[in-house]
Amino acid sequence: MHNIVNVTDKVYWIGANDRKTERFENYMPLPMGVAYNSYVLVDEKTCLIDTVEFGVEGLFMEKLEEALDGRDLDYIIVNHMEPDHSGALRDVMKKYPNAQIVGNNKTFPMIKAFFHDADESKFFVIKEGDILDLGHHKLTFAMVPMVHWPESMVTYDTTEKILFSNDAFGSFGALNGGIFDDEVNFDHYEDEMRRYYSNIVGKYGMQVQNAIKKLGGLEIKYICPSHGILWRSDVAKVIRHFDYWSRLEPEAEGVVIVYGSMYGNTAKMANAIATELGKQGIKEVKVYDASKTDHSFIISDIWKYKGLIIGSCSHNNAVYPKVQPLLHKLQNYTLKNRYLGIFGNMMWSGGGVRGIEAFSDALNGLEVIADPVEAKGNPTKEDYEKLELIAQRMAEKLKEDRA
Ligand SMILES: Cc1cc2nc3c(=O)[nH]c(=O)nc-3n(C[C@H](O)[C@H](O)[C@H](O)COP(=O)(O)O)c2cc1C
Repeated sequence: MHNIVNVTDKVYWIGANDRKTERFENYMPLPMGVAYNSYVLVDEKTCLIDTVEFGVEGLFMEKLEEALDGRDLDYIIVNHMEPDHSGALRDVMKKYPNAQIVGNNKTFPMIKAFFHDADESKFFVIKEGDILDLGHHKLTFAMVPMVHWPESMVTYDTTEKILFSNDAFGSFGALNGGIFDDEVNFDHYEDEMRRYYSNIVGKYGMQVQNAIKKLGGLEIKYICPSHGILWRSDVAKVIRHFDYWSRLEPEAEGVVIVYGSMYGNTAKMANAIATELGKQGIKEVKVYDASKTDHSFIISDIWKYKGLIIGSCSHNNAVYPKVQPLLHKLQNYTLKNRYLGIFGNMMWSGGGVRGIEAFSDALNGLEVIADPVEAKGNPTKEDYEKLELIAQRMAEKLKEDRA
C-alpha cells in the first residue's frame, strides 16, 4: 500500500500532508505544513476515524479506497466537525452511502449545518462509554467538550489500547518520513506542537485538564491525534507537555520581549532591556517586533517562558495597532503565571503604556516586576537606567525561581 502506514496490524494511518496551505484557520502561517490524520480500522466491520481538509481530499479518497481493499465502509466516526477534519466527509458519505455516521448529540446538528444533504437515516448517536463492536476491536468514546469545540470527543480502542485523541496532543508540521515519536527527532516538532497548542487550544486549558484527568485512568499504548506525530514509545511525554501547557506553567527560564515601534524609539528601548538581560546572565531572550513576526510564533514563546516584557509606542491614544491584537489574544486566553515588564514611547499624552497597563490589570495572573517606563521620543539616560532596572528585576525573579 502506498503512502499508508500501519499503526497496528489492521489499523492504518491514511492521513494527508498539506504543505501548500499558507495559513491555518486562514491566519496562522504553516512554514512546516500540517498533517490531517485519519485512520481506518479493518475488522469484521470497517471503520474510518475522521477525514481531512478540503484541498487534499483527492489523495485521501484514494488512500481510503486502497486501505479498504474492495470492502465497503461500515462506520465513519466523527470525533470533530472542524472543517480541517470533516472537509472530505461529504465525499466519503457520497462514495460509501451504506456507512453509518457515528457521533454524539452535538455532532449531528453541525453535520447538517455543513452538509445540508447529509442522510439523517445514517446518523448513529453514541454517548460516553458506549461500545462500538467492530469484531476484534471494541471502540468506546469519551466526550472532551471544548477541546476545542463543543462536540469534540475521543475514540478509544479497548482492544489495542489506542487513543484516537482528536486535536488533543496534536501539532502543526507535516509528517516528513516517520510518523511515530520513535521514528523522528522530536526537536523538529516540539516548537510547532507548542505553537499549535498555545494558539488553537490555549484558551481551553481547564477543559484540557479535565480531559487529561478523564483519560488518565486508561491504559494507553498509542496516541493517534488528528494532527502531527503519533505516539507509541513515550506516550507520557506528550501528555506531560499538554499538562503544563494547559496549566499555563512555563517550561523554561527565559524572557520574551515584544514591542511595536514606528520610528525606532521603542525598539531602542527593547534592545536596551535585552542587552541588560544578557549581562544579567539570562541566556534565553527572544526579542520580537510585533509588526514583523506573526503573532502565533510570539504566543508560542510566551507559553514557553516565564518572563514577558511588552513595549508599545503611543498611537492615537492607544497601544500600537500591531501590538493590540497580541494583547487581545493573550487576554482572551487568560494568560497567567508570568512576570511582566512594561515600557513604551509617546510624544504628547501617551496611550501605549497606559494600554499595556490596562491589559495587565484585566488579567489576574501577571506579576508586574518593576515600574513601567515611558520615554518621550529619544530615551534619556534616566530612561535607560529605568529600563535596565526592569531587566535586573526580571533576572532576579527568574534566578529566585531557580532555587
Ligand atoms: C499616527 C500617530 C499617532 C500618534 N499618537 C500618539 C498619541 O496618541 N499619544 C502620544 O503621546 N503620541 C502619539 N504619537 C507620537 C508617537 O507615539 C511618538 O512619536 C513616539 O516617539 C513614537 O515611538 P516610536 O519611535 O517607537 O515609533 C503618534 C504618532 C503617530 C505617527
